[in-house]
Amino acid sequence: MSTSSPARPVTVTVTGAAGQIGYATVFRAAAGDLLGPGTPVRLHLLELPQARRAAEGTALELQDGAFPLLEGVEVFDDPAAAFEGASVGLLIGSRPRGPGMERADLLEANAGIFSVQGRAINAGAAEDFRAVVVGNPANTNALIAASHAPDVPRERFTALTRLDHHRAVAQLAAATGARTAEVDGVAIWGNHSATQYPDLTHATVGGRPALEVLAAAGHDRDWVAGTFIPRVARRGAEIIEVRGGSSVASAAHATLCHVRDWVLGTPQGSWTSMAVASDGSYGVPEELVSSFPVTCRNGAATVVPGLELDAFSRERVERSVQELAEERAAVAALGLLGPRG
Ligand SMILES: NC(=O)c1ccc[n+]([C@@H]2O[C@H](COP(=O)([O-])OP(=O)(O)OC[C@H]3O[C@@H](n4cnc5c(N)ncnc54)[C@H](O)[C@@H]3O)[C@@H](O)[C@H]2O)c1
Ligand SMILES: O=C(O)C[C@H](O)C(=O)O
Repeated sequence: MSTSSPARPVTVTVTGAAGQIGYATVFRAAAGDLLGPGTPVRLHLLELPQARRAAEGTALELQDGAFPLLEGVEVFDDPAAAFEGASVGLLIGSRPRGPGMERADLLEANAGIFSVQGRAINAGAAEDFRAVVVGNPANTNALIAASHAPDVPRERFTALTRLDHHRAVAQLAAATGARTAEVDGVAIWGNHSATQYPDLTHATVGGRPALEVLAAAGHDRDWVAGTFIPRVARRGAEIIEVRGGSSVASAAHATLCHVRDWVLGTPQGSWTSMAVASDGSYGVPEELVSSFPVTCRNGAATVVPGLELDAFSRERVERSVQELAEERAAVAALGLLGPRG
């Protein structure tokens, strides 16, 4: 019998817990896919009052999973109570876009949610609180939440571009006939939107430069610009069109990977993509939450320094960052930015 004391449970608040991504996330979080097999979790499920009953049903099912790592589940419709004592926030709850909608259409509809939650986090979350925003437009929603939580370091509010990263890895593997495990060094820059820049210029396939491997497979730089980049950047819309609804299980998987790597670290010698509060690297203004290649150590994400960006890459990054600046200006004009601005 082990004599070591059990690890302290971590409180994880999941917003939109009765929604599709929430439902696909919480069972895996309870099974250890979020914080690893050594960390017990206590789940706080936050929903709108009208969906509270459905979240209570999810809580019943979580109980029925008899997960050894699950220390408890509570259901809330009050953000202040739901974030009390939370160390991790999975900010999923918001309206998804439907066929024909662009993410910008969601800006006003969803922005209000994140100001309220930012204030609740500021008031009651644990000192080590960190959040990933999944609800779209994710980067700007993270910015809004951070602006309303001036006592929480801004780098603790991130947004999900790990799904885009996975999409880029998978498309590169498919185009070169490689396994996804052979792909490394892909990066997503900018906004989680159609302007994002999935960058292959530092990527490798089986240890060889990806652009060389692609060229050998008959795919030149025009293919990258004209086929690969739009395929990845518009994959969300493709899923909506083909499935009849936005991505769910792949988004849940990416959310779990994002937090797990952030907390437990990225593999040695490798990076991932996360939307983080800019530190000014690569000319991205500090007041924006933008996707970058990052490494994670000791619970902190650091933008990979010193990557060479060619003229094409610079133009693509700037275009997406410009969109982020426009989104920020739009929410500022709506009065949705908090005291941190
Ligand atoms: N960043 C990404 O890669 C990515 C990928 C896929 C989907 N998304 C986004 O994730 C979000 C959720 O998608 P979904 O498919 O789960 O949607 P869904 O409609 O199935 O679920 C959303 C849930 O959020 C709840 N909700 C709404 N406002 C809330 C609030 N203020 N507090 C708590 N809960 C609230 C709703 O009641 C609903 O149950 C959407 O905005 C979607 O666009 C992002
Ligand atoms: O594109 C969407 O609206 C859903 C999601 O952000 C996605 O990328 O699948």
